[in-house]
Amino acid sequence: MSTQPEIHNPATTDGWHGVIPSAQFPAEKGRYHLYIGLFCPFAHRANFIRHLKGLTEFIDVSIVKPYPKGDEKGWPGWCFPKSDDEYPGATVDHLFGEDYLHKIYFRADAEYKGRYSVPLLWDKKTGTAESAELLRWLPTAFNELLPPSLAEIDLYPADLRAKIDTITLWMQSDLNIGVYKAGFAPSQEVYDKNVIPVFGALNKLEHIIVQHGGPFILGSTMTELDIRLYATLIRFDTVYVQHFKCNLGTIRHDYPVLNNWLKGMYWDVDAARASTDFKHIKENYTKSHYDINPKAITPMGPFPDVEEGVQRDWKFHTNMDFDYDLWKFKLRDRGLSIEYGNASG
Ligand SMILES: N[C@@H](CCC(=O)N[C@@H](CS)C(=O)NCC(=O)O)C(=O)O
Repeated sequence: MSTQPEIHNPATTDGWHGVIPSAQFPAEKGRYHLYIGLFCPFAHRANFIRHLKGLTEFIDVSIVKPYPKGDEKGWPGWCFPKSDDEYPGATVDHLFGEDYLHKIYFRADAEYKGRYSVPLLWDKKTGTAESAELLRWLPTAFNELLPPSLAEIDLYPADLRAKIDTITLWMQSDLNIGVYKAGFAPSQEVYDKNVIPVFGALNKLEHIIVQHGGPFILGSTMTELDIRLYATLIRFDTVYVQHFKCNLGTIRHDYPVLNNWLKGMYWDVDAARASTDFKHIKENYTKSHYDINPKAITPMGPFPDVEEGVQRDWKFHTNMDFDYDLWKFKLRDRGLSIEYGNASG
């Protein structure tokens, strides 16, 4: 019997659990193809890493259109443009010339029962697809083929792992997914319950960045936390505030530290800017969520998408007498009882 772990259980909703590099999936230039949407924060994580680690030469991409997403029920999901000129930044399916993304899932498993989501990594040699969390292993997957300057970029350094794991737990549930829980809430009660932890998590992060002295969340080293947070916060003022009704505050007006962190990521980290497309982001949410925004009108603002003027002297922030309680009071003034999130850490 094979000792290989199950890659994907056919005819199920199960994703693919392979990891590069491994015996089955070695690191090879040109072997893997990444399907993404520039709008999606989860695909954004993978594309950010692709740029940061110089993997654009190793993994080519096809990029779905931000909208429409299938019919009014979203079926059958994301599609490719007919030509690379149809929607700037979106591409045809470079591998198979398919019209819809779900057809790629069915190429891997004709009985596939799961979601048709981006990101999706395709292995050209085995004809297998991958749709699980890439963030943990993609940053190191091709290290053996990279020059030292890129191989040594370590987003999950041993001395910071405990902190990264603790923060990831509540940040993912309260903020990265939290905005979706608030935005897709089917009732007032569900919305009320879910919007509070979003701001609890922002409050905690505001404090954590000050404690560690910037410019990254845990100090001088960029970690995978910065990539997780970037993919969410670059969409926050632009989309989540109005479209997902996460409007207890904005990053630019209520979170000076997070705003400076965000500006630093956008203007100083090439991979962040190169992987960000505001047109795709804004038009996807506002033109593909038919139930939330039936007229599909995309708001013009905010302007600018991200502010300029990074304060690179972080002493400016760390010397600020940070009033932790201020954040509590601000929200209490609005009749809300909110501490620093509803999770540990
Ligand atoms: N398993 C994926 C899920 C990513 C995901 O939820 N992508 C959304 C776009 S932001 C999607 O493609 N949804 C399509 C669908 O579920 O029909 C991950 O976390 O990497």
